[in-house]
Amino acid sequence: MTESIRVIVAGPRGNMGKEAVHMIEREEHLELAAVVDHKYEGALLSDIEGMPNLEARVYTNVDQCLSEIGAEVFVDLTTPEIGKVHTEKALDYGLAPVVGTTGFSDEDLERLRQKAKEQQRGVLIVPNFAIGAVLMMKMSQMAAAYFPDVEITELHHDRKLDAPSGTAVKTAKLIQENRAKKTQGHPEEKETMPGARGAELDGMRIHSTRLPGLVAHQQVMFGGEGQTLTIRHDSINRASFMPGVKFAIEQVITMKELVYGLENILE
Ligand SMILES: NC(=O)C1=CN([C@@H]2O[C@H](COP(=O)(O)OP(=O)(O)OC[C@H]3O[C@@H](n4cnc5c(N)ncnc54)[C@H](OP(=O)(O)O)[C@@H]3O)[C@@H](O)[C@H]2O)C=CC1
Ligand SMILES: O=C(O)C1=N[C@H](C(=O)O)C[C@H](O)C1
Repeated sequence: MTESIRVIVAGPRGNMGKEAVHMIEREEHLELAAVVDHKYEGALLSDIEGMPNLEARVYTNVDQCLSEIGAEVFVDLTTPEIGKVHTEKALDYGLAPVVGTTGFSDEDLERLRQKAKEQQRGVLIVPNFAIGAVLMMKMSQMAAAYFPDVEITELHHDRKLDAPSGTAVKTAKLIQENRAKKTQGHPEEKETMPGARGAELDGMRIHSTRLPGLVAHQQVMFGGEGQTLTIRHDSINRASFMPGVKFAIEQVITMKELVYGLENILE
């Protein structure tokens, strides 16, 4: 019998964290070793309402958790500021991080890439765990070779901290690899209200919508002579992300470097 993979989850009471600890509970080859939260110090996960009946201890001090608990993988589902600190610390203690938290800068990614390289340790930074979203990004990248005019619109629930979303940033970067550089719209266009044309990367535009009732959605719209092409993905619940979280946990322990985006490890 193969040994189970021991996992620490940071942010277990959040929308994603809750879904992740339930997924780990269901999977026989995964074991929840502990959780990191900023509340409920010393409690067991099972003591907290809505959490699975698991005896994983809650730590509010990440260093204490990482030094006391033997685990292979650290899954971060918190906030951009906290997620960065957790990921570096997880690497310092020899764990392989799976980072679902979005809002990391290019500098953050580069610093983590360097650290992973030095330690020959796997790190998976995954802006979107949903397979449909990964395909939407790859298809958009493919279309960009033929349609340099593109506008990305991401739509999320109004509790989201970062804008644009990690998925939109990743999509723009993938498109950038295939798209001829071009400033879109009328060369003399003027915003009569600041921000009307959205964020800008290499002349393409990214728009962020925040509304209660939404979960996670993105539309990539291309325009050409006499035609448009729209590629859209909708996550209607957080269960959509869980096969990707499970896959990432299984894969990261076999890796020796930082990988940004699930598309790089899908067969
Ligand atoms: N990669 C992907 O596919 C996806 C990524 N995300 C990303 O994952 C992250 C979490 O999203 P979501 O679950 O919706 O957000 P939530 O706000 O629901 O969850 C975040 C959790 O982190 C907790 N938290 C805050 N500070 C700390 C800390 N210091 N230590 C431990 N836990 C802490 C919060 O607690 P409290 O509420 O008490 O402050 C909360 O329970 C976001 O960055 C989001 O963009 C989301 C969906 C999919
Ligand atoms: O905050 C969210 O909810 C989501 N965040 C990720 C992102 O920023 O792209 C992934 C998904 O869109 C849900």
